[in-house]
Amino acid sequence: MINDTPIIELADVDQIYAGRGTNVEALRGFTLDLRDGEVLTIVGPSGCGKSTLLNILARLERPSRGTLSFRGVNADNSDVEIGYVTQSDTLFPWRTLLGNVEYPLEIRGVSKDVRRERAVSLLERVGLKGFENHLPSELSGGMRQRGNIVRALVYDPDIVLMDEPFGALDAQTRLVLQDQLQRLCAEERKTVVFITHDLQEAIALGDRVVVMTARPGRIKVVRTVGLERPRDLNRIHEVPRFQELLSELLEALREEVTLAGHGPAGR
Ligand SMILES: Nc1ncnc2c1ncn2[C@@H]1O[C@H](COP(=O)(O)OP(=O)(O)OP(=O)(O)O)[C@@H](O)[C@H]1O
Repeated sequence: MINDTPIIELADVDQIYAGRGTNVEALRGFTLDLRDGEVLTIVGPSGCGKSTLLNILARLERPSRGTLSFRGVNADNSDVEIGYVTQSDTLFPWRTLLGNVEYPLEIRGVSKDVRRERAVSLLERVGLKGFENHLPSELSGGMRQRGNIVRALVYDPDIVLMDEPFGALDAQTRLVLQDQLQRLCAEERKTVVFITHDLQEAIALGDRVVVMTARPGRIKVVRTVGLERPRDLNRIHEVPRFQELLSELLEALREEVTLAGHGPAGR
């Protein structure tokens, strides 16, 4: 029997932060379902509540109102495992790359042989074979970010949250990592929520793309990309569906960026 229960269900979520004198309304009435294995990408103006949304999904914050469920179970009682990758470098500087990637398995009590095999295999799949014993300081930014990604996948989480993971990388490195990520997530059938400032990246990687409004963040537009994954990221810009979505969503994003008072979106 096919299980139709969404893996993630956000229903009418508000997030309000109490400030000095005034409250900050970060999210308003945010409702969203994700299916198992789906890659959802999210773009929106700066400060519209994207990281807030991920923090709620990661259960680092509780929403002020509304509910979050995983596979039909309230998030408070759910045992889903969640991996979280941020833009900043979070590898432990005193551990080797392999030691970093093994760490989540180590704290879960996985035996040394099993964790080593899994970590080595993942590192190899993102082109880091031969760098296992390097310290983070001996690796490039792109290598470190690959390390962060495989560390988030090593314990086989049900859901992977990514907050602008490639934001700090140069265009060429970014393309390589986007490709490795899409292959890895397809092979491991991961459900992914991926935040980016780059609309082209959002369309290239997502099954669905959400454009958020200026704060308080709501869903302005959600579109199904409708292209098979994994995709040829070198050529996706030539695909008519990509171009069509890009022009529609760019317009939607520009409106919100202008409302947020940050000038027109560049791309
Ligand atoms: N812990 C907090 N306490 C008070 N205000 C907060 C807190 N976290 C976020 N905010 C505010 O909520 C709003 C949304 O912030 P958030 O970081 O989620 O936006 P964002 O879309 O991720 O921004 P960016 O794209 O610039 O990273 C902002 O106005 C921010 O100042």
